Amino acid sequence: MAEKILEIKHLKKSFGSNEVLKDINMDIHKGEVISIIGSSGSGKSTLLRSINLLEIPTGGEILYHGENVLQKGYDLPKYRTHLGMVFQSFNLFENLNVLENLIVAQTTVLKRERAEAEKIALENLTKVGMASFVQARPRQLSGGQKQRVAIARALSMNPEVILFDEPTSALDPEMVGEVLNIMNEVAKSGLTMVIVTHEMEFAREVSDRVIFMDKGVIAEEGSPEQLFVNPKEERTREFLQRYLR
Ligand SMILES: Nc1ncnc2c1ncn2[C@@H]1O[C@H](COP(=O)(O)OP(=O)(O)OP(=O)(O)O)[C@@H](O)[C@H]1O
Repeated sequence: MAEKILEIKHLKKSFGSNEVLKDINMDIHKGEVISIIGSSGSGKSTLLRSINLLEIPTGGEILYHGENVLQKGYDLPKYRTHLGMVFQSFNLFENLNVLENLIVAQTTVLKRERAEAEKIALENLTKVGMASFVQARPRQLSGGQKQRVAIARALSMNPEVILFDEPTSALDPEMVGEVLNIMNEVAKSGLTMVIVTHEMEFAREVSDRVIFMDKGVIAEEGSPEQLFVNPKEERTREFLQRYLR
């Protein structure tokens, strides 16, 4: 098995008295593509947001290359630069054109020279088929195009892992395919990916491992074949019956 990038141990997250993550244990290995599926409200987004510390966990540990990022004095801004994030709602800067959307964090956070940042931005926009839109503002783009730009932006930071939080849920159905195709390409390039999705077919095709969350715990995990073809437990079967299209 490849080296572990992240080890999540007994992770907990509550919002007031609402315990959303109860005891999450998972490892993320280099090059792995992990899909997280589960019903609405089961805590999938909270798990992703806790992994990159957009939410601060209320308990447990997150080890990044063996070091607990929740310990006092750990360099959190640096840690976050190693984890890319693609959101359901794109989160592009509306007042910047496409090129600038890809450049700003490279020059400010990674301190890259402008020329280098521009070169990397163009390479990644080419990968997602958006190189001819450098001057466009986000509002001029379709949802699928915006999400492709958001993926290119995440790639431009050379993250070790990209976290995708329901990247196709806000898209019109005809645009889902173009985004999933790009994600498939990214997966094939060997990047480590964790994907919260309701796209079962996609999860089955691209994932090395699928995690099924239910009410704040990992109810089942395994290879797509185990989970989708030969579900071991009644609740997995029930879940898939509800969600498989
Ligand atoms: N910032 C927050 N403040 C308070 N409660 C929150 C916050 N974020 C999430 N929650 C609560 O945590 C629970 C799990 O939400 P979460 O978004 O993680 O679920 P999910 O599995 O991703 O659902 P969906 O598939 O609908 O996106 C919900 O009850 C939600 O109301």
